[in-house]
Amino acid sequence: MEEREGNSAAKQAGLRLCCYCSQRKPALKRPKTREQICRECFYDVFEEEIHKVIMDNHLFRPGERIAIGASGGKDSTVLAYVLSELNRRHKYGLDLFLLSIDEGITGYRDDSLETVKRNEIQYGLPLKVVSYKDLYGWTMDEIVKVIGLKNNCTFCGVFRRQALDRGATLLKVDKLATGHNADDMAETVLLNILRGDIARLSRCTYIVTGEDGPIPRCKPFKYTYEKEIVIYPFILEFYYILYVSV
Ligand SMILES: Nc1ncnc2c1ncn2[C@@H]1O[C@H](COP(=O)(O)OP(=O)(O)OP(=O)(O)O)[C@@H](O)[C@H]1O
Repeated sequence: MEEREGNSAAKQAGLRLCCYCSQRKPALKRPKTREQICRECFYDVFEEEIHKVIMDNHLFRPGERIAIGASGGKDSTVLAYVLSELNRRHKYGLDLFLLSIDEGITGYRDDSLETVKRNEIQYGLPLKVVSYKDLYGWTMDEIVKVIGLKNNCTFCGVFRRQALDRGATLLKVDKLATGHNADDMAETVLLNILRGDIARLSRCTYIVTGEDGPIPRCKPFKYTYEKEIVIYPFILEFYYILYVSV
């Protein structure tokens, strides 16, 4: 009762309150819903929405071994943290692993691999690094020297896809989870429209793909906005724990 009076007093005084808890001051406007929300509620809502996506889509089964494609970028770094938290909190019963592909791009992947190595220790998740050099005998730097800068993204993309499958097979996992988010989904849809690729357009937004291939892949962040993935570590005030060495 006192609390409600406090809330209406706050409203009368023109102070906005978080639209989830109606108690605390909002810390941000949620990019996904434009709602005013406090830190604590953002943290809860962000994680529980991902939990709901996992449950509604039956992404994992108890006892499964799951590799998280860990590039050291923001999406997969946050994914590794959130999945390990949800696995513990909701007792999914998963064995989680970090799987990184080292394309051999000096000044780029070598830096982000350092982030993944830190995550291995911080989250206590075993890490497997698979390199293009070991798999194909070439680093991306060496490939670029031969083919030039044009079209090298196509090579890299095809090699990475296969390298992720090979790494996942080595880890004997049941599924690979990647950090693809809602913005990536939108980009892929637009790209396939522009290319007129109707076949891909119909399947590019599936949350689970490759069920007929060696390792199925899933996207727990399919409905998560990129902006919220960027905000999340700041709101938790663990940005430095996630990305910066101590
Ligand atoms: N080198 C890699 N090793 C392992 N997984 C990778 C690698 N590159 C990409 N992935 C996986 O594919 C997802 C999408 O990759 P993309 O290259 O589109 O990067 P992104 O959208 O910037 O994601 P991130 O912020 O995680 O790097 C990543 O979130 C990650 O799960």
